[in-house]
Order: sequence, then C-alpha cells, then structure tokens
Amino acid sequence: MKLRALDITLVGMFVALMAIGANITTIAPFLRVGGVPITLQTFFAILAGLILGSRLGAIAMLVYMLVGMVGAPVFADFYGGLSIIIRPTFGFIVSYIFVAFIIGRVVERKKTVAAFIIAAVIGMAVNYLLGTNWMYFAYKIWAAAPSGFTYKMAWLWMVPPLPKDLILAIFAGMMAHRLEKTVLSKGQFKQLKRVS
Ligand SMILES: O=C(O)CCCC[C@@H]1SC[C@@H]2NC(=O)N[C@@H]21
Repeated sequence: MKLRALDITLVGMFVALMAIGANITTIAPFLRVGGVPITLQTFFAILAGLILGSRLGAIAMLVYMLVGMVGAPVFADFYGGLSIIIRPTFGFIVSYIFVAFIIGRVVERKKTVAAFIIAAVIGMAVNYLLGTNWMYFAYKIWAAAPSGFTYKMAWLWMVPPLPKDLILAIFAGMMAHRLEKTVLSKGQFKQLKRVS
C-alpha cells in the first residue's frame, strides 16, 4: 500500500477537520445532553468516507484516533490521551473508522446521488449503533452512571443530536456527489477511491 503526497495531505486535512468538529461546540457547555457532547465529528467522518473512499477514509479516521490517544486534545472537550479508551464516548471514536470504510465501499461501487445519500445515512446509523451501545456498557460496567441510568436513557441522549446529524448526512451526500462529478473524478483525485 503506497500513499502519495496528495493522500497524506488529505488524511492530515481530515484529521484536522475531525479535531475542529469535535470542539467547535466545546465553548458552549450547554451543547451536551447527559453524557453526550454535541459535535460535528459524524459529519466529517461521513465526508471522509464519501470523498476519500474506504481505504483512505478509514486510514484518516484511524490516524485521528491515534493522534488523540498519544495526547493531542482532538476529542470532544479538548480531550486527549490513552485514557480515552475508558471514556464512555470512545465507541463513537472507534466507529468513525467503520463509518468511513463502509461509506467508501458503497460509493466506490455506485456513483449516483441516491447512493451517496444512502451511504451517508448508513454511516450515521453505524456511528449511532456502535457509539450508543459502547456508551451504555461503559456506564453500566466501569464509568460513573447517573442515577437510574438505563439502555433507554442512553438512546434518549442521542435524540437531540439526531436531526442535526441526519440533515448534515444528507447534505454531505449531496455535496460529495457534486464534488465527485466536478473534481474527484479528474486528475490525481481519480485514484483516491481505487480499491486495492
Ligand atoms: O468524545 C468524543 O470525542 C466523541 C463524542 C461523540 C459525540 C456523538 S457522535 C454522534 C452524536 N452526535 C453528536 O453531535 N454527538 C454524538
């Protein structure tokens, strides 16, 4: 597997976008529901899969996770460090790798606007499923859970960010499809989604 200068640049760009997306709302502490911070990470993870494809998109999300694990404050609440593993939101961070990979696989095969939007929504569902289940088990097993914490409560925390994530997923699908037709299918970008 050989990465070109363009690939490395785009991976770096998406790592930076994820860090910005994680913290753009941190300045407003009310943008948190229960244990869940409201962020733009899901939007950028979806875009990574749509624009970079499965291979490079998953690499970008893996690098993002590793950069945070070695201490850079790239996660929500400017959090960084190996202890992220025991934070209840770590499942969301791991899920971004799968989100980008699965979305990439879909759009590498079908290039219609519908496929881009469906792929984005599937990616969002993967993000919510993995992240919320991880969060539930984290609170049940090792994290300090609020009193009366239940599986239903974990999902109720996900209701406020859901409309925002769904609208942004559809927007990402439309925008990336447009980019695909105008830029990504040309020149050096054409190789981004090669399946090796
Ligand atoms: O700790 C982190 O960096 C991860 C935070 C995850 C927040 C999740 S992602 C899906 C949902 N949408 C949001 O705006 N917040 C949650």
